[in-house]
Amino acid sequence: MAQQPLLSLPEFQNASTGILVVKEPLNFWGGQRVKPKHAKNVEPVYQPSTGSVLCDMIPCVEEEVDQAIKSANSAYLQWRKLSGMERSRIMLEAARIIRERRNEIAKVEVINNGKSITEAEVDIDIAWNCIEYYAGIAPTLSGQHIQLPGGSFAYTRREPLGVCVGIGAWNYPFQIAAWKSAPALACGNAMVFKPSPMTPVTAVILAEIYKEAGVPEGLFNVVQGGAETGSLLCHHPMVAKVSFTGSVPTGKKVMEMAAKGVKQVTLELGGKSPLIIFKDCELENAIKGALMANFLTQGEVCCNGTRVFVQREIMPQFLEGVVKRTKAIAVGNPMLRDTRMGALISKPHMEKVLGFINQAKEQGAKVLCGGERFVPTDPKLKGGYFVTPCVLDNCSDDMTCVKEEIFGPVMSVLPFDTEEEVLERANNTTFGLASGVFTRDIARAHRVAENLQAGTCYINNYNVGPVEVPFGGYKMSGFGRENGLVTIEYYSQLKTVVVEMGDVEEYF
Ligand SMILES: NC(=O)c1ccc[n+]([C@@H]2O[C@H](COP(=O)([O-])OP(=O)(O)OC[C@H]3O[C@@H](n4cnc5c(N)ncnc54)[C@H](O)[C@@H]3O)[C@@H](O)[C@H]2O)c1
Ligand SMILES: C[N+](C)(C)CCCC=O
Repeated sequence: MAQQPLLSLPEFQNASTGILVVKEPLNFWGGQRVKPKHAKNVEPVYQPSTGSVLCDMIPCVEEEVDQAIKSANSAYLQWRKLSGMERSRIMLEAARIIRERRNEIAKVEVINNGKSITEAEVDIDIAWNCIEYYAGIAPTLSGQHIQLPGGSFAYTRREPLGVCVGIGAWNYPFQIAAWKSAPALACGNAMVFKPSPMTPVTAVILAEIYKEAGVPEGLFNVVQGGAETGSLLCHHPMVAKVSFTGSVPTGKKVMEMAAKGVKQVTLELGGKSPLIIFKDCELENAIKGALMANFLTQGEVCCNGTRVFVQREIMPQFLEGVVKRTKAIAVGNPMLRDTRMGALISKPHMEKVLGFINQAKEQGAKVLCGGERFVPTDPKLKGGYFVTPCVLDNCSDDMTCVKEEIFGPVMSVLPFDTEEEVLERANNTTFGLASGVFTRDIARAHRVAENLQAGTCYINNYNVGPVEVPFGGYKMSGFGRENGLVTIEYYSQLKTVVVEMGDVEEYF
């Protein structure tokens, strides 16, 4: 019997109330949802805003990973033969379906991740934009013709890599799946995607949508699991590439595993990015920018500008404005349109974030606002993992809160005096994902952008993410890029064909 799409099932119709229990299988290969073979190492998946159980995460074992990869490989053999125009049409249809179902998918994302509905809707918009963008590029992929002596010539073919693996983090579950699959599919590859074990639900919706749009069965597959399933994927001999989003320690392991099979790797890792605010900035914009740099998705954003360097002369006005706006952030039920900050991903993560704040206090930082567990009055949300957004003053570069990625709603503010000094301090980190500068001095803005060691520098804004623009890290924040034209390089390879038009020269 044909399966109903996940979103049309009765339990999903309750999603708008924030109450959902998912019982359907969350694996997907061979063009359908697949029931787990074993029920070993089952982990509960929580709804961050209520603390209740959303579903079970049942990790795929070796045999299942193998089935998913073989399914991907057979789809790849068909998909790679299609013209760019044919691939593009199917991808455009997938983007259209996502756009049509945007509100429902966003609700499920809210329930599984805890972020506010307004943000989740933007995430889904970015996802379909990304698929649309790479659908537009698919027909343009081409090689080069190179004239050689005597009428001979060579040409290059831009070919796919084969079966690519995507491994995702929990902060942007649907968007990460789209950022990885869209360029992969545009180039003619197939993908096996493993979402984070904490956010297993929406990737399978993407798989259903690709199928509905007309991709060959097996082209985009989902396997559930954690480290063990992830390492089975990285070691599998039929896998050509691994694109990983997650922490630095896991990224290193992924790189090591991929190295054994000489597989290509993209690593999108963590950060501790600097945001530099000069005294000549437009202050209200800088304050709004600092909030954008710290409090989207409860601060669980890899590229957040969590080290906010403020030129000493404007520190009092900056702090006054930033605290006023931070205190006004509506924390609570993420399903409500007015909410601007939802719940952190899990209880242990919430405790870790609160631990960082306590440690900051012990090390001499001053909490200007927030930094506490928040319990909403709605009884349904009493078990949720809410933390009020926190601004830390009196920080210094050697404090843990300034050096380590907290991945929560915690902004550390640091004074500086000169451009030279702040650049040296801003770059004094092993990370290099993003950075930002607020100034009205155009020459200074570009000079600072040139000298910051980071994959992105925002001038007079922060955390905007158009899909046309490459995104990725310097230093230990990773390598390779997502989004933008350049990502085609990371999902394709060049074949050179050399054509002799005359006779083979006699040499032996
Ligand atoms: N640069 C980016 O684009 C970006 C985006 C989002 C998140 N992040 C980073 O991700 C981190 C938070 O995400 P997280 O807690 O899910 O990270 P994580 O490293 O714990 O897990 C990421 C993924 O790797 C999988 N995994 C864990 N061990 C593995 C192993 N041995 N082999 C293969 N896969 C394995 C996990 O199951 C998960 O799917 C933060 O550091 C954040 O900065 C980076
Ligand atoms: C906020 N952006 C710019 C969309 C980036 C999200 C990806 C990182 O966690």
